Amino acid sequence: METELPPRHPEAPAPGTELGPHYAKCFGCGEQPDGLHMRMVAGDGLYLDSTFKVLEAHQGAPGLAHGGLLVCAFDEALGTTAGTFLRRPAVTGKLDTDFLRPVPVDSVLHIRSTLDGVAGRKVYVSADGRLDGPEGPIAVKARGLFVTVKLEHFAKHGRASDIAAVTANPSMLEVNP
Ligand SMILES: CCCCCCCCCC(=O)SCCNC(=O)CCNC(=O)[C@H](O)C(C)(C)COP(=O)(O)OP(=O)(O)OC[C@H]1O[C@@H](n2cnc3c(N)ncnc32)[C@H](O)[C@@H]1OP(=O)(O)O
Repeated sequence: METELPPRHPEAPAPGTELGPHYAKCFGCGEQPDGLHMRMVAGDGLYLDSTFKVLEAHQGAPGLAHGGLLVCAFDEALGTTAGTFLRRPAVTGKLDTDFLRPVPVDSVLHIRSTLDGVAGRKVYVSADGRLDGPEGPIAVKARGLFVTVKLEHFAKHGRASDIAAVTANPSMLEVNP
Protein backbone atom coordinates (compact mmCIF):
# COMPACT_ATOMS: atom_id res chain seq x y z
CA MET A 1 0.00 0.00 0.00
CA GLU A 2 1.41 3.37 -1.09
CA THR A 3 1.10 5.93 1.69
CA GLU A 4 2.21 9.52 2.11
CA LEU A 5 3.53 11.14 5.25
CA PRO A 6 1.44 14.30 5.54
CA PRO A 7 2.82 17.58 6.84
CA ARG A 8 1.83 18.51 10.38
CA HIS A 9 -1.36 20.53 9.91
CA PRO A 10 -0.57 24.25 10.44
CA GLU A 11 -3.32 24.42 13.08
CA ALA A 12 -2.17 21.30 14.93
CA PRO A 13 -1.38 22.09 18.58
CA ALA A 14 2.21 23.16 19.22
CA PRO A 15 4.61 20.55 20.61
CA GLY A 16 4.17 20.25 24.37
CA THR A 17 0.52 21.35 24.31
CA GLU A 18 -1.82 19.28 26.46
CA LEU A 19 -4.94 18.47 24.46
CA GLY A 20 -8.40 19.00 25.89
CA PRO A 21 -11.06 16.29 25.46
CA HIS A 22 -12.17 15.98 21.83
CA TYR A 23 -15.71 15.38 23.14
CA ALA A 24 -16.83 16.13 26.69
CA LYS A 25 -18.73 12.81 27.00
CA CYS A 26 -16.01 10.64 25.44
CA PHE A 27 -15.24 7.50 27.46
CA GLY A 28 -11.55 7.80 26.63
CA CYS A 29 -10.81 11.48 27.26
CA GLY A 30 -14.00 13.10 28.55
CA GLU A 31 -15.76 13.42 31.88
CA GLN A 32 -17.36 9.98 32.19
CA PRO A 33 -17.02 8.94 35.87
CA ASP A 34 -15.53 5.49 35.12
CA GLY A 35 -13.87 6.60 31.88
CA LEU A 36 -10.19 6.47 31.07
CA HIS A 37 -9.58 10.22 31.59
CA MET A 38 -6.65 10.06 29.23
CA ARG A 39 -4.26 12.98 29.11
CA MET A 40 -2.47 13.66 25.83
CA VAL A 41 0.39 15.93 24.89
CA ALA A 42 1.36 16.84 21.32
CA GLY A 43 4.84 15.72 20.29
CA ASP A 44 7.24 17.60 18.02
CA GLY A 45 6.55 15.22 15.13
CA LEU A 46 3.42 13.35 14.08
CA TYR A 47 2.96 11.77 17.49
CA LEU A 48 1.13 12.17 20.80
CA ASP A 49 2.20 11.09 24.27
CA SER A 50 -0.73 9.89 26.38
CA THR A 51 -1.17 8.55 29.87
CA PHE A 52 -3.90 6.31 31.19
CA LYS A 53 -4.09 5.39 34.88
CA VAL A 54 -5.76 2.02 35.40
CA LEU A 55 -8.49 2.39 38.03
CA GLU A 56 -10.59 0.01 40.14
CA ALA A 57 -13.41 0.07 37.57
CA HIS A 58 -11.08 -1.00 34.73
CA GLN A 59 -10.39 -4.54 36.00
CA GLY A 60 -10.92 -7.70 33.98
CA ALA A 61 -9.12 -10.12 36.31
CA PRO A 62 -8.22 -9.51 39.97
CA GLY A 63 -5.93 -6.51 40.05
CA LEU A 64 -5.40 -6.42 36.29
CA ALA A 65 -6.70 -4.15 33.54
CA HIS A 66 -9.38 -5.57 31.24
CA GLY A 67 -7.91 -6.16 27.79
CA GLY A 68 -10.85 -4.49 26.08
CA LEU A 69 -10.32 -1.33 28.08
CA LEU A 70 -6.68 -1.30 27.07
CA VAL A 71 -7.84 -1.52 23.44
CA CYS A 72 -10.12 1.42 24.17
CA ALA A 73 -7.14 3.47 25.37
CA PHE A 74 -5.31 2.72 22.12
CA ASP A 75 -8.40 3.46 20.03
CA GLU A 76 -8.56 6.83 21.75
CA ALA A 77 -4.86 7.60 21.36
CA LEU A 78 -4.73 6.50 17.71
CA GLY A 79 -7.94 8.27 16.68
CA THR A 80 -6.83 11.46 18.37
CA THR A 81 -3.45 11.21 16.66
CA ALA A 82 -5.11 11.03 13.25
CA GLY A 83 -7.54 13.83 14.08
CA THR A 84 -4.99 16.12 15.69
CA PHE A 85 -2.41 16.13 12.92
CA LEU A 86 -4.85 16.11 10.00
CA ARG A 87 -7.43 18.39 11.70
CA ARG A 88 -10.15 16.11 10.37
CA PRO A 89 -12.21 13.58 12.33
CA ALA A 90 -11.34 9.94 11.65
CA VAL A 91 -13.12 6.80 12.83
CA THR A 92 -11.67 3.39 13.54
CA GLY A 93 -11.84 0.95 10.63
CA LYS A 94 -9.42 -1.64 11.97
CA LEU A 95 -7.47 -2.05 15.19
CA ASP A 96 -4.89 -4.74 15.88
CA THR A 97 -3.46 -5.17 19.37
CA ASP A 98 -0.60 -7.20 20.88
CA PHE A 99 -0.75 -7.75 24.63
CA LEU A 100 2.80 -8.39 25.81
CA ARG A 101 2.57 -7.92 29.61
CA PRO A 102 -0.25 -7.76 32.15
CA VAL A 103 -1.16 -4.22 33.19
CA PRO A 104 -1.92 -3.91 36.94
CA VAL A 105 -4.56 -1.71 38.54
CA ASP A 106 -3.03 1.57 39.77
CA SER A 107 -0.33 1.48 37.10
CA VAL A 108 0.01 4.23 34.50
CA LEU A 109 0.28 3.23 30.88
CA HIS A 110 2.45 5.61 28.82
CA ILE A 111 1.31 5.50 25.20
CA ARG A 112 3.16 7.04 22.28
CA SER A 113 0.94 7.03 19.18
CA THR A 114 2.26 7.98 15.75
CA LEU A 115 0.71 8.86 12.41
CA ASP A 116 2.56 6.56 10.00
CA GLY A 117 0.96 7.45 6.67
CA VAL A 118 -2.11 8.47 4.72
CA ALA A 119 -3.63 7.01 1.55
CA GLY A 120 -6.72 8.93 0.46
CA ARG A 121 -9.14 8.78 3.41
CA LYS A 122 -7.19 5.96 5.07
CA VAL A 123 -4.93 6.92 7.94
CA TYR A 124 -2.38 4.43 9.28
CA VAL A 125 -1.38 4.83 12.90
CA SER A 126 0.51 2.78 15.49
CA ALA A 127 1.32 2.99 19.19
CA ASP A 128 3.35 1.46 22.01
CA GLY A 129 2.16 1.45 25.63
CA ARG A 130 4.83 1.24 28.33
CA LEU A 131 4.75 0.55 32.05
CA ASP A 132 6.88 2.25 34.73
CA GLY A 133 7.44 5.43 32.73
CA PRO A 134 7.84 6.53 29.11
CA GLU A 135 11.03 4.46 28.72
CA GLY A 136 9.67 1.38 30.52
CA PRO A 137 8.91 -2.05 29.06
CA ILE A 138 6.26 -2.28 26.35
CA ALA A 139 3.06 -3.88 27.66
CA VAL A 140 0.77 -3.31 24.66
CA LYS A 141 1.33 -2.49 20.98
CA ALA A 142 -1.36 -1.49 18.50
CA ARG A 143 -1.76 -0.65 14.84
CA GLY A 144 -4.86 0.92 13.38
CA LEU A 145 -6.49 1.98 10.15
CA PHE A 146 -8.69 5.02 10.61
CA VAL A 147 -10.93 6.52 7.94
CA THR A 148 -11.50 10.26 7.76
CA VAL A 149 -15.16 11.29 7.75
CA LYS A 150 -17.12 14.50 7.44
CA LEU A 151 -18.93 15.87 10.47
CA GLU A 152 -22.15 14.73 8.79
CA HIS A 153 -21.10 11.15 9.66
CA PHE A 154 -21.87 11.86 13.34
CA ALA A 155 -25.03 13.85 12.64
CA LYS A 156 -26.32 11.00 10.46
CA HIS A 157 -25.49 8.10 12.77
CA GLY A 158 -25.38 9.52 16.30
CA ARG A 159 -28.23 9.48 18.82
CA ALA A 160 -30.40 12.51 18.10
CA SER A 161 -30.37 13.85 21.68
CA ASP A 162 -26.55 13.92 21.79
CA ILE A 163 -26.29 15.55 18.37
CA ALA A 164 -28.78 18.20 19.53
CA ALA A 165 -26.74 18.80 22.71
CA VAL A 166 -23.52 19.30 20.74
CA THR A 167 -25.26 21.51 18.19
CA ALA A 168 -26.53 23.69 21.04
CA ASN A 169 -23.12 23.77 22.71
CA PRO A 170 -20.31 23.33 20.12
CA SER A 171 -17.64 23.77 22.81
CA MET A 172 -18.36 20.12 23.78
CA LEU A 173 -16.36 19.19 20.65
CA GLU A 174 -12.68 19.97 20.07
CA VAL A 175 -12.33 19.14 16.35
CA ASN A 176 -14.72 21.39 14.43
CA PRO A 177 -13.03 22.00 11.06
C1 LIG B 1 -9.57 14.80 17.32
C2 LIG B 1 -10.52 13.71 16.92
C3 LIG B 1 -10.40 12.60 17.86
C4 LIG B 1 -11.23 11.43 17.48
C5 LIG B 1 -10.87 10.32 18.44
C6 LIG B 1 -11.77 9.15 18.27
C7 LIG B 1 -11.33 8.03 19.15
C8 LIG B 1 -12.28 6.89 19.09
C9 LIG B 1 -12.47 6.43 17.66
C10 LIG B 1 -13.63 5.52 17.56
O1 LIG B 1 -13.86 4.68 18.40
S1 LIG B 1 -14.66 5.66 16.17
C11 LIG B 1 -15.94 4.44 16.50
C12 LIG B 1 -15.64 3.09 15.92
N1 LIG B 1 -15.65 3.09 14.49
C13 LIG B 1 -16.79 3.23 13.77
O2 LIG B 1 -17.86 3.40 14.29
C14 LIG B 1 -16.66 3.19 12.28
C15 LIG B 1 -17.80 2.37 11.67
N2 LIG B 1 -17.55 2.21 10.22
C16 LIG B 1 -17.98 3.17 9.34
O3 LIG B 1 -18.63 4.14 9.70
C17 LIG B 1 -17.59 2.99 7.92
O4 LIG B 1 -17.38 1.63 7.63
C18 LIG B 1 -16.33 3.82 7.54
C19 LIG B 1 -16.59 5.33 7.77
C20 LIG B 1 -15.09 3.38 8.34
C21 LIG B 1 -16.02 3.60 6.06
O5 LIG B 1 -17.20 3.79 5.32
P1 LIG B 1 -17.26 4.76 4.05
O6 LIG B 1 -18.45 4.33 3.25
O7 LIG B 1 -17.22 6.18 4.49
O8 LIG B 1 -15.92 4.51 3.25
P2 LIG B 1 -15.47 3.25 2.39
O9 LIG B 1 -16.15 1.99 2.83
O10 LIG B 1 -15.54 3.62 0.94
O11 LIG B 1 -13.93 3.11 2.83
C22 LIG B 1 -13.00 4.15 2.52
C23 LIG B 1 -11.65 3.48 2.38
O12 LIG B 1 -11.33 2.88 3.66
C24 LIG B 1 -11.15 1.46 3.50
N3 LIG B 1 -11.70 0.80 4.69
C25 LIG B 1 -12.81 1.13 5.35
N4 LIG B 1 -13.00 0.30 6.40
C26 LIG B 1 -11.97 -0.57 6.37
C27 LIG B 1 -11.58 -1.67 7.17
N5 LIG B 1 -12.29 -2.06 8.23
N6 LIG B 1 -10.44 -2.35 6.85
C28 LIG B 1 -9.70 -1.96 5.80
N7 LIG B 1 -10.01 -0.91 4.99
C29 LIG B 1 -11.13 -0.24 5.28
C30 LIG B 1 -11.96 1.10 2.27
O13 LIG B 1 -11.49 -0.11 1.69
C31 LIG B 1 -11.69 2.31 1.37
O14 LIG B 1 -10.40 2.18 0.84
P3 LIG B 1 -10.09 2.73 -0.65
O15 LIG B 1 -10.18 4.25 -0.52
O16 LIG B 1 -8.69 2.27 -0.92
O17 LIG B 1 -11.10 2.15 -1.53
